[in-house]
Amino acid sequence: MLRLDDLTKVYKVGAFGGKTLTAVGGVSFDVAPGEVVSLIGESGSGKTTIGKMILGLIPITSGTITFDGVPVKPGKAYYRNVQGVFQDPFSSYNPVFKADRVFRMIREEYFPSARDWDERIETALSAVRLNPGQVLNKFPHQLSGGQLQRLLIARALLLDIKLLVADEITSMLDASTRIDVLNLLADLKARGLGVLYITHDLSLGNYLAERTVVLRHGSVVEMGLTEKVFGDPLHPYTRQLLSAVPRLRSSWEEAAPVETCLYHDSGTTGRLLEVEEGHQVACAHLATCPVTTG
Ligand SMILES: Nc1ncnc2c1ncn2[C@@H]1O[C@H](COP(=O)(O)OP(=O)(O)OP(=O)(O)O)[C@@H](O)[C@H]1O
Repeated sequence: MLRLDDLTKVYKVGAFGGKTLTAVGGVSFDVAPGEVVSLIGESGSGKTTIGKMILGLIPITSGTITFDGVPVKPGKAYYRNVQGVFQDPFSSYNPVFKADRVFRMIREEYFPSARDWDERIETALSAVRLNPGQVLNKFPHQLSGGQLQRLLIARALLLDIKLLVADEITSMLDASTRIDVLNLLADLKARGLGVLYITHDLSLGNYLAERTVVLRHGSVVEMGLTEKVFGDPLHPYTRQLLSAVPRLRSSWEEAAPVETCLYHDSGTTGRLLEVEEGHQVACAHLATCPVTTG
């Protein structure tokens, strides 16, 4: 369904844009229908930049994104299939207007003459387990973060989308609402929705995703079936991420120092090495690796 090939994003930075920063470098992975792929990595690793490129919110520097085999062209037809929901539900609403105004744009753009509009809204709201009486005709401040986030997912569902880019959508929610939204995503996945679940929280990625992509400094360091990446992490960075989770008191470096890379001297060519079926790992020393820098 969605495929990223050698996707790269270079930002212009510095006072006059004279310097460059490679936020995403040569990233390739795919998301199939009904599959949740989690994209994990620490802050600044390039996760949101990838989400924005998929959603056509920023231009790609190089590489390609295809949807159902066709290069992505942001526009009405694409957004009918692919939508995004972001971290802060409050910022997606204008506090002056009622929250259900977010549905109006979808109606004007895609269903101007729909006679069954109210029914469609009810179906979308019930899919996200919202009671119309509790959320329609309310201002954003009268709704909880979880309700606002669900409204945004319902808005995406009105289009009967195939792929949802969910960027840190639970990070501003309390623990019980977070589980509710995760279970909702699991339901939607069971109905065939593909989800790119962007998070820096490993436990959430583990909970939901069939496959996991670990990003570091804009490059994929490990990816594969979630049970393999979490159960048998091979890249030192993945191990560092995983071992840091339960040890809140230890510093990041203490958690698990980056060690010698098993693949550094392997002599195998290619950026990611397939170590077993569905499990790929990069060299730990990407910048200097004779394998990955050719
Ligand atoms: N518009 C921009 N111009 C210049 N640099 C940017 C821009 N947007 C992001 N960056 C930089 O690109 C890198 C990746 O940022 P990005 O927001 O994609 O990371 P992230 O993994 O999503 O982080 P977080 O988890 O904190 O949201 C960072 O170094 C960031 O400072």
